[in-house]
Amino acid sequence: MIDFDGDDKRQTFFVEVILPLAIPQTYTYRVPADLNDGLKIGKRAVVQFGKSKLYTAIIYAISKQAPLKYEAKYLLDILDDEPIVTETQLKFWQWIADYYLCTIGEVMAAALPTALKLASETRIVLNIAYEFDKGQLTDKEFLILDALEIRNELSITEITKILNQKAVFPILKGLLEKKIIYILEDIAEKFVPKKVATIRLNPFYDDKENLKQLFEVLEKAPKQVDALLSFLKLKKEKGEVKKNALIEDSGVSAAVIKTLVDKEIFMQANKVISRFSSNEGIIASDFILDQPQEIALSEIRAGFVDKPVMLLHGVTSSGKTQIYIRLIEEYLALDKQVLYLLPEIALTGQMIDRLKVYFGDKIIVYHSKFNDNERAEVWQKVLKKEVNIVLGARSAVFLPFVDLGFIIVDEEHEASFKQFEPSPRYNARDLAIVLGNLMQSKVLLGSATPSLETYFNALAGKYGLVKLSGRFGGVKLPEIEVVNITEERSRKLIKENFTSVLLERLKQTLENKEQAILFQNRRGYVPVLICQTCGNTPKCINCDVSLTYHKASNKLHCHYCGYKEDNITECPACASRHISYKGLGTEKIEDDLRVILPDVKVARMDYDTTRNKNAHQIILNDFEEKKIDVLVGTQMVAKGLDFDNITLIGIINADSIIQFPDFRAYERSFQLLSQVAGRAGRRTKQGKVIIQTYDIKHRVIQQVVNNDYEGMYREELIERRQFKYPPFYKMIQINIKHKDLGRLLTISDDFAKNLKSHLGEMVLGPHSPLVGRVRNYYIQTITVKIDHKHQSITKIKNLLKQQVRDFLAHKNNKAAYVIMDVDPY
Ligand SMILES: Nc1ncnc2c1ncn2[C@@H]1O[C@H](COP(=O)(O)OP(=O)(O)OP(=O)(O)O)[C@@H](O)[C@H]1O
Ligand SMILES: [Zn+2]
Repeated sequence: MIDFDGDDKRQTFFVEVILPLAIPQTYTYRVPADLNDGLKIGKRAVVQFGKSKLYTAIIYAISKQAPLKYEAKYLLDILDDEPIVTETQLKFWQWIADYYLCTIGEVMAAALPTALKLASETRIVLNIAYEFDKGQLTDKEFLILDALEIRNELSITEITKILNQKAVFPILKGLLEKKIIYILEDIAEKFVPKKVATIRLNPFYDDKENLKQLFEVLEKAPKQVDALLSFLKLKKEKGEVKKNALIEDSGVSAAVIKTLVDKEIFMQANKVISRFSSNEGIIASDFILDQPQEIALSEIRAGFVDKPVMLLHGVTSSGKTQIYIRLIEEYLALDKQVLYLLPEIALTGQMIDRLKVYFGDKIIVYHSKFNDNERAEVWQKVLKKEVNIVLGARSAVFLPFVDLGFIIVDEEHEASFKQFEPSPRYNARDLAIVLGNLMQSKVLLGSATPSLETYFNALAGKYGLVKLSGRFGGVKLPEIEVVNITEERSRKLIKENFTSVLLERLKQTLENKEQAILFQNRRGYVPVLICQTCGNTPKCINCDVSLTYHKASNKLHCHYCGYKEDNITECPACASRHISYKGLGTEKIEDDLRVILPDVKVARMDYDTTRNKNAHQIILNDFEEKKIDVLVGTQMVAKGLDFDNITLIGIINADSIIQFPDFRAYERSFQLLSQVAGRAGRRTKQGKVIIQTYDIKHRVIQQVVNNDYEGMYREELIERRQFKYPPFYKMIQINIKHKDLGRLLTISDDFAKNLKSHLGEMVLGPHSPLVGRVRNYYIQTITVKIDHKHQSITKIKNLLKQQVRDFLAHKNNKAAYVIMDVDPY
């Protein structure tokens, strides 16, 4: 902090600021004397950068020293009364930039909600839902709103022109805070709470006489009478009547109900409900941990005395969540903040309902699909400590906690904690540990199938380790049966892709009125079309991948860039009409099942069926309400689902997961198969899992069957050491992209040669990745493997940064892109 005593007020100050851009360094601006008083690290300053663009930047440092190499411009304004970023966060950002080889500006861009980092290009819209008194607005605010009413949306540059002044940010900040305007985002999918239709009787008929007359009037419409009788019955039994329940109980159609609504006899309302409104599946707040949970809890507590990070390795459905709840309560009692990270946005919806029962308004959700004003609001609440618990997906690690006591990383092994695009390419689990370290908070990693790295660290004593080896309530882990596809095929027992074993079991499950999940890790109908005459396969025009046939659209889709074209009946290369299909997607399984078991209610959950708002929730809801018997899906069905009526899991083809060409394939397959299997038989009955495969003896399959995590861990570790992979070696991947393949090959070769001259054998490549061209850019990958016990990572990273900078500065490489990915996974 600066000492403003004496003459300081008239002194000249300079601030070093972070701009939300991928520029390599911070910039220094000169502070107009009248803003000296407001200077503080972590506040936003409005600055001009480049020719005419305005940005909000974060003040990173304050000094009396003018920059040496350039003349500092004046900063234009300071936006905040109090810092919106803490000094600990700034340290955290710097750490991320150094570790992940990106700029601190990129970290800022990822961390701050858009509403807090206004820039010239930011687009503003009017909040139509907001009613305000125009008389209360200033002239300038009025001008902006007037223009917005005509134009719908405006960029900040346009607003600058309308007001004919540069200083518009403070005005916009005020309007944003008053929720009169919004930031326009391109995220189409917003978080919307789940609603359910309820029916009430027009209060007019509360009067007995009126009701009696109503029945007389309706005499000629027996269905309407049925609906009315049913309504009265349900009302008496349940208090509140849901439209669905009414339709089911009365046996009338939705049209009949609509008629009654139109006649103003019934009144329909859409009520916002939580997913578990029935309280089914939620245990009361005074729940008691069973003995194994109790022991695990005290081991975690004891572990935290001298270990900041603990791993809770508990089998699926062992009751890890209830242990988290107990621990959260303890940190709340100490008035600390808690961060609860989940790997997927879709899971936050389910978990929040579960946690609200215990924590009510003390808990809040945060993730990137929230609208931006809401995110900015959560930011402020966390900063002011108005909220104690945040449940969020990976971006929640960036929130400005002030007094963080405890972090939970649930399903810590999940690959979705890693951000791939854009930079910073961070892993939120790893960042949680760094943040915990900076804030002196305890970190609990939880998983039924920990990542190899985490388990390695736990066994090495770096993290504490606590185990829960049985399911809650003594329910047995599901029984896993492996079925040999080859054998069933030779005995002609297979129908489409269902072995007789799976079909038999499926029928039995349905007879028992229980539910099943069928898992296949590819979407679409069939992934590959091959011409039997010439061997040609339709490929994407932008990417080096074959197109997947989707029956619903009758088109061929690219899963990398979204390109679509009409399905073919003859080969575009040789005009042959003999096209054969290879591979198998979720869409086909759903289709086949409908043919084989026509009465069964099937639904599908994959990327294609969950693109719309709330689609994910709606499917899960229907499944929970037993409107669906069988759910077919990709990995989306593997995660976190906790339903009591699922007794059968079918894995259609395990080989397609195991054969994936990646050093993590076995680890990932073990995790995925165990997690999918873990959805079965969670509450009372033991579940059954059927794995179909060509390779019944495969070691991963055997390890899954025997629930042998340790075995998988030991064998994998041997290979990782031998072939120089994590956790023994650190990996940094350098992807070079160019539209011209010839150029790319030359320049990436040169780049690698240069690197090798410094780092020798550590450098591998260049080579083409699995998909060598995406969206018209060819890609070459160079991998650096670092023996971090014996080599300085910092030195190597600095060298890489320098090499990339030199490379990009070269005139021949102007059209190339270089992406560095640390811990690429
Ligand atoms: N102490 C308890 N009292 C009552 N019910 C409990 C208790 N602990 C767990 N359960 C119930 O057991 C089931 C499994 O618990 P939970 O979902 O916490 O398991 P988990 O270990 O997180 O599983 P997964 O790793 O598969 O997500 C849940 O339905 C939960 O409500
Ligand atoms: Zn494509």
